[in-house]
Amino acid sequence: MSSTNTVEVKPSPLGGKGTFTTRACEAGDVVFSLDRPLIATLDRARIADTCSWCFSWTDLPGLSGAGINQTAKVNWCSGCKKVKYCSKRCQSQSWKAIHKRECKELASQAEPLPNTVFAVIQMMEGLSVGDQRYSSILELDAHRDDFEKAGGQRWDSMQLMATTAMSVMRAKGVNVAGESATMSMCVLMCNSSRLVTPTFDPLGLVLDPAIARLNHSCDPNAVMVFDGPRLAARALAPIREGDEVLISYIDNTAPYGVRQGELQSQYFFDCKCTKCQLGNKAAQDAFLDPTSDFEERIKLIDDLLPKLVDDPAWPRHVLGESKHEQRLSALQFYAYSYLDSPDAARPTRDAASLRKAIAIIRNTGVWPLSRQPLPALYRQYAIACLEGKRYNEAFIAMLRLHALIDPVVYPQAHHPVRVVHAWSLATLSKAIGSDPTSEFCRALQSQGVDLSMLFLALLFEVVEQVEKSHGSKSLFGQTVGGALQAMMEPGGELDSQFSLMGVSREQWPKIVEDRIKELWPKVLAFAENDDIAAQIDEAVA
Ligand SMILES: C[S@@+](CC[C@H](N)C(=O)[O-])C[C@H]1O[C@@H](n2cnc3c(N)ncnc32)[C@H](O)[C@@H]1O
Repeated sequence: MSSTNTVEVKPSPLGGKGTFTTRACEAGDVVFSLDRPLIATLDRARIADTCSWCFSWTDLPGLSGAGINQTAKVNWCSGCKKVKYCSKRCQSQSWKAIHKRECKELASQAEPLPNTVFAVIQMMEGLSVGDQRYSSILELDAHRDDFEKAGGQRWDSMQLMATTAMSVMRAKGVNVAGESATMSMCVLMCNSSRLVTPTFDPLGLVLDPAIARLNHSCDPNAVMVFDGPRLAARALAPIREGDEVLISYIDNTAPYGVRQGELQSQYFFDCKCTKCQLGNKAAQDAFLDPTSDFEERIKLIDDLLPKLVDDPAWPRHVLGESKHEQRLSALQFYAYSYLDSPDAARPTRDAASLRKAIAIIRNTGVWPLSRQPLPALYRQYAIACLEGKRYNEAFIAMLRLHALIDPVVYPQAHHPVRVVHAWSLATLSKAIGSDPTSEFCRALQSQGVDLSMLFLALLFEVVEQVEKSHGSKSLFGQTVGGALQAMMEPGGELDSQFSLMGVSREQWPKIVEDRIKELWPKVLAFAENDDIAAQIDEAVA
C-alpha cells in the first residue's frame, strides 16, 4: 500500500519501537498516510450496511452522518453473501486483494464471524502465503503473557476466538498451531485501532504494522483521521524534525485514573506523559468549588457510595481518601456508568436517561461542563435525541458542545473532532431553521439566535479548518466545500438573500463577517444560560 513517507521507525525512549518524523511538520500537516491498512474488518453490526472495501456507510444515524452525502447502496457478494460492496469496482479490488482467499470459507459459515476472528484469519492467511507485509506484524508487541496473567473473561474469549480462527484455517487445509493463533490474537488486541468514518463513527478495526508502531501519549501531537479506507496521521501541533509522533489510544480527555486504568488493562503500560505526570492535578481533572448547599445536592450520590467500592471499576475512579474526594469519586463512577463504550455505534441509553444523568451531575454544582464524562454524555445524548427525532434537544446539546465544551477539551481549532461537531451543529441548524415559523425557531430568534446565520457562521468555520482537520480533497472536505459553494453560487441561498437586499458580491465578506460577530455573543449567552435553554426545550418538547 502506498504511504506518505515523512517518518521512520526506530527504537523509542518509551519502550519498543516508535515512529519519528524525518521533517518538521506544521499543525494540520499529514505526518503519515496509508491508502489502506493491511487488515481492515467491519464490525458485525456494519456488515449489512457498509461497503467492505471502501467503507461507505449507507445507514448513518443522525449526528454522526450529518451532512455526509452517502447515497451508495450496498449489495451482497453473490458467492458468500457475507460481505457487501457498493460497486463492481470495490468488489473486484477486494477480490484481488483478499476476498478470493476467503469467499468460499465465509460462504460455509452460518453466521458472520466476529471482526476480531476475521482479522486473525486474514493475518494467518497472509502469513501462510508468505506475504512479507504480514510477517512484520509478528514483530509487534503481543503482551501474550500479560493477557494470560490478567486472565478472566477476556482471556477466555480471546482463546475461543483464536480457536475459531484456527478451525477455519484448518478447514481450508492450512495447519495452524494453537499457540500461533493465540499470539496472532494477542497482537491484534494491543496493536489494532478502530476503523471509523470521517465523522468518527465506529465501523470496525484495522491493523497495519505502520500504524501499530505509533506510541501513545495522553497529550498527543497527532491524530488519526479516516477518509474511507485512507488513513492519515495529522499533526495537532507543530512537530520538530526527529520528534516522535504520538497519538492517543484512548479518550485522552478523560480523567487521569480512567486513562491509566484503560492503558494498563488493554496495553499494559503506565503512561508517563506530561499530562499524566500531573496526575489528578491536571486542569482537565479539576472540579469547581462546592457551594454551601453541596451536602444537600450530593445526597443521591452519598446513598450510592457504599455499593460502589466493591465494583471492579471503582479503583480507576478513586480521587482520594477524604470524604469530599470519595463523594467526587462516586459521582465520577456514576457518570461513567451512563456512558457507552466508544465502540458503540448507537447509544444504548435512551435520551431521557442520559438527560437525567447529565442533570444530576450538573446539579451538584461542582462538575465543570468540560470535565469528562460530561462532554461525552452530551454527545451521546445529542445522538440519542437525533435517533428519536428530538431535533431541538439535540441542537441545544450540540450547541453546548461546540460553543462551551470543545474549545476547552480540544484547544486546537482544527482538531478533527471539534470540526466534525461544528459541522453536525451546522447541519442541525440548517434542518431546524428550514421552518422559521416553528415555535423553537421563534424562541431562538427572540434571543437573537438566527439559525440561517448560525449555519453560515459554522459553515465558514468548518471550511476554514477543514484543510488542516481532514484535507479539503477528502470526502468530508468536499462535502463541506460543496455546501459553501451551493450557498454562494448564483441562485444559492446567500446569493438570493443579498440580491434581494441589493448587496454586491464585493460587499458580501464584510457583511457576513459583521453579522457573525454580532451573532456569536448571543449564541454564547444562549448556550450558557441553562434557564433559557431549558425553558425553551421544555416548552417545545
Ligand atoms: C501499538 S504498540 C506501539 C508500538 C510498540 N512500541 C512496538 O514496539 O511495537 C503498543 C504498545 O507499545 C507500548 N507503548 C505505547 N505507548 C507507550 C508509552 N507511552 N509508554 C510506554 N509504552 C508504550 C506498550 O507496550 C503498548 O502495548
